[in-house]
Amino acid sequence: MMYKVITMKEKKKETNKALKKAPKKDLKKEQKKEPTYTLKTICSGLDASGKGIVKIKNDKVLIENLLPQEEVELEYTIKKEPKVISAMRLSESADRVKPRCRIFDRCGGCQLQHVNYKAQLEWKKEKVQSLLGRYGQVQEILGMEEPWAYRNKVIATFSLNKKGKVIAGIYEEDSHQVVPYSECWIQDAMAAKILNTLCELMTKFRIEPYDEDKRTGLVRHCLIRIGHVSREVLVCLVCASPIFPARKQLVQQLRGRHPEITTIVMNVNNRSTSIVLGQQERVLCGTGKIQDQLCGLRFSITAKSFYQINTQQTEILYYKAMELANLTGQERVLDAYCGIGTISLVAAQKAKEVVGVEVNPVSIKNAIENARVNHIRNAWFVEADAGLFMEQAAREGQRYDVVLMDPPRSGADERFLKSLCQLSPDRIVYISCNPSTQARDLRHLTHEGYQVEAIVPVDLFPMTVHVETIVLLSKLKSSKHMKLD
Ligand SMILES: C[S@@+](CC[C@H](N)C(=O)[O-])C[C@H]1O[C@@H](n2cnc3c(N)ncnc32)[C@H](O)[C@@H]1O
Repeated sequence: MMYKVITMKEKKKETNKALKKAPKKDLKKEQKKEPTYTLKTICSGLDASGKGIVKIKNDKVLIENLLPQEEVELEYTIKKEPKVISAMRLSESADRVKPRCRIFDRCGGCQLQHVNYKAQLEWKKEKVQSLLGRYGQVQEILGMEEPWAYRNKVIATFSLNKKGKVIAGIYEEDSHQVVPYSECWIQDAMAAKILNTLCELMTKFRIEPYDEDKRTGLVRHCLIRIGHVSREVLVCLVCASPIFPARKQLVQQLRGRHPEITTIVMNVNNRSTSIVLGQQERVLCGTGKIQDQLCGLRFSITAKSFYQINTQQTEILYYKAMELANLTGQERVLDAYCGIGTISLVAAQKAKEVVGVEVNPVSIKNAIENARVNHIRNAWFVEADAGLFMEQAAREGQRYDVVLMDPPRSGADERFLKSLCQLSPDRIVYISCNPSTQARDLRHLTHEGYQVEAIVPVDLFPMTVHVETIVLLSKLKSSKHMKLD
């Protein structure tokens, strides 16, 4: 159960509001139902989602916006388990800062914006230490000097305000209520400017936002990608129908107001789903893709392709991964879950040959083009499920000296891990955005003849609870899995 903490001043305000809203009879009824208790207690830490942990008797209770060492007064009822009615913060942690964002409380995107950045980094390092520490000492986390405005990809949703004007924002947690914003501190500032213009134009041309509950309207989302170095911009309008009245005028005026927009794409998604993009796509202007530079290479990016959202930190992540991979120019390297081939092409400059494997056909197409544009001739890309690919490679007795792997949050599957151990590369560089599934996969690899040599967290997502981790594993010399070649 999760509750929100408030200060004494806020409590008075909220109580007054509640009293105004609820008929007094109901409040009394509610109070009669259950005896309430109060407890002053200290927050012992943050859970994985950034909420403060307190204990009522032996039950763990999560309180939003409460930090470790802060004292809180809880009012609660208890039947089978404690139910907190109110939580009032009595003291303030030295790590607490005033969030820059005005909608921090409602948005939910930046779970740690009320924590100073140094403490955020320490917390993330400890999180990695608690999950992966049994395999070795966790190195210093690589953070950002200026941890703001880093997101190169933005997804907004639309709604109408009381005056009938289109607003852009994000869904409030667990609801279809759009929380509007006109600025976002972690996004590239250009995105909010484009969204503001888009809202104006949608209002002007009477283009209706899609209503998820009523299933009416047209525009569901807008996805914006901005080249961190190139400053090229891709705008993707996700619509519930392919019929888009006033499309031409909208595109023309949006581009007129934002000449930095390189391409505009319309994506059709008429399914009842939380997945943003549908299958069907139509380029309304430009080429449907933008270019950006990463680690000195050029990459083509489309609406659908995977591209790390923090370009600056991705360079730090990739360079660290390369340092750990220790390539000499002689190695045959496999880049599993390669996306648009970013790590593969960086590695190709230091290896004899690189094979990239990826399940998304659009990303594979991008990866092949990226190799061509960068004149890299020792990288090949295969569209396949990484587990199936590995199984076949193991069956055929293929040899890879180094395997780089960067799976989605769910981690690698058993088929992949089993075949990886059969392939028996000298080194594995495992990059992950989810240390929990990484810990699970490391258990498998360390049981099957690998040892962890280094664990390096990288902060790709400042202000949020997320952390990226690189783990280097090497094959144990005495391993029964060692290949005799
Ligand atoms: C975390 S991203 C990493 C991409 C890339 N390494 C990068 O840094 O940009 C994970 C990638 O794995 C791909 N993927 C997911 N499941 C897969 C599977 N079963 N087999 C192959 N690729 C998969 C996704 O499409 C995505 O591009």
